[in-house]
Order: sequence, then C-alpha cells, then structure tokens
Amino acid sequence: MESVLKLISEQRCFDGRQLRFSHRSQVLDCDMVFSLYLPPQAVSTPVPLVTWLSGLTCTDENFVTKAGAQRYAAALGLAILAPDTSPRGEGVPDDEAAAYDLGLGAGFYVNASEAPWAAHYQMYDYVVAELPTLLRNSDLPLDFSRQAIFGHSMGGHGALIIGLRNPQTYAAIGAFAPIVAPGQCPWGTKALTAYLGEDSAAWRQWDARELILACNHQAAVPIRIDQGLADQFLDAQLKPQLLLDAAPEAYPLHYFAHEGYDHSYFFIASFVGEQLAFLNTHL
Ligand SMILES: N[C@@H](CCC(=O)N[C@@H](CSC=O)C(=O)NCC(=O)O)C(=O)O
Repeated sequence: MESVLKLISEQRCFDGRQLRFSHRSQVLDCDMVFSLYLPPQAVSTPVPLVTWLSGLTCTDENFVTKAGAQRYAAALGLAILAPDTSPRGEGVPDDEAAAYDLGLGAGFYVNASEAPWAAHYQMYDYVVAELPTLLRNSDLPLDFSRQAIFGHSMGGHGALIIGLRNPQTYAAIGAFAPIVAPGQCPWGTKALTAYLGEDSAAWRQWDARELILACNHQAAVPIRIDQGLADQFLDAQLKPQLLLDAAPEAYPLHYFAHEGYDHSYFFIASFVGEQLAFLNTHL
C-alpha cells in the first residue's frame, strides 16, 4: 500500500536521519508538513518518541534548525517529532490583521469551536490522535509505548495541556518558558476568545493551571520547566508562578530559573540536553 506520508527531505545528522514529511490531514482539512529525527539506534530497534511543540510564528523547522537537539537525541536514542504550529494553505483562515499571535502559526494546540476557525484549527486532535496514528501506520521504527512531550512558549502550553490530559500516553512533560495560564495573559485570552468563544468556562480544559488544580495526583505526569529570567515575555505572558502556586507541594514539578537567558532559541539550545535527559529518565 502506498504510504500517506510523503518524504520530502532527508539529511544525515549525528549518525541518525533528520526527515521531513508532507501529508493530507483529515482533522485540519489541509496539507501539512512535519519533521522527524530518527537516532542511529532506530536502525536496529524501535525508539521512544518525544514530541516537540513550537511557539508562535514557528513552523516545524525552527526547532530542527536552531535547537541543536539532534546531538542529544542521538546519544539517548530518542526520536523527535516536530509538527507545525497551525493548519496552513489555501482556504485556511488567518487573523484579519495577520497578527503573529492568532491564526497561522498560532494554533495554540486547541480544538476550535468558533467560526471561522473550527473548520481547520483542530491542533489538539492533530497532535494527540491523527499524527500518531499516521506514524503508527507507517513503517517508521517508533515505540509508541514510550512517549514524552515538550515545547516552547505557546508550545510549552501545548505540551503541558496535552501531557496533563493524556497521562496514559505521555510519561513526562518538558517546557521552555511556557504560557502556563492562557486564561490570564494577553496572548492566551486573545486566542481562546477567538477559537473557543467568550465564555471562559470553556477555556479551562485548555489551561495548564486549571488542569493541574483539577488533576488526579496519583497519576501525576512529571514536569520540568526551564525559564529564562531575562525573558521579555516573562511577566506579561508566561507567569510561571501561577502554575507553581497551583501545583500541590507533592506534585513532581521541577522548575529551573536561569539568570540572563531570554525567550529565544539560544536559551532552548542551552538547556535542550537537560530537558531531553529528564524526559528520557521517564521513558
Ligand atoms: N514576533 C513576535 C514574537 C514572536 C516570538 O518570539 N516567537 C517565539 C515563540 S513566542 C511564544 O510562543 C519563537 O519561537 N520564534 C521563532 C524563533 O525562531 O525564534 C514579537 O516580535 O514580539
């Protein structure tokens, strides 16, 4: 049977393979592209899968080209899946003012319920269900019984909500400078209002702070957060203290604050090895 995943590029990297695929997405109703790093170990055995979610304005390529994660993934024997951050293409709506924080490049990893977004902006279902199913149905050497998820900023929010809502799938969560309470920051309230409507009760299932307040701590998924203290978005958008205050003392939430680091991929590249090592201890 012909694969629904079309390989569009392949590069050798740290003795593994950096791959890029295109495919039709049914849930997003558009064509999509994603990246997948396979470490050298994948030649002989299925490897654990770590999903990376990028932030506002990104495609699948920002992480692949800027984070320097492949060196660590190769050493640890981890595959890294990097999806895009929103649906794209003809007919997919964007913000009327083409703002960077809504619409294209800003899917927020939620399932939109409001027009005109709902027809395409179903990024939660895409990341949690459709993309893993496509990978399972391919012949790629991935071990789906060992998965973790991490991300940056909007993607850190995505990793937190997806990991917290699916403890049976993801063994650990990592986040760089995440939006921890989208219902309490300008980026989040703008996006959730557009995608989910004015009623903030509908936002709770998409808000990491609300999820950690409500979660069953017997099934707590370990979390590592890295946050730069020179991050330009720290006080207005990210507000990590809201999550730290909401989590019970016993929750396995490990928070690392880093003096002098900003919001950029230079920060991510500086600590991606530590994040992957943390995720790997739970796989
Ligand atoms: N253009 C905006 C800021 C956009 C930005 O900083 N995007 C970050 C993620 S922010 C949260 O989700 C990012 O990862 N950018 C891509 C990159 O390669 O750096 C502005 O100017 O304020």
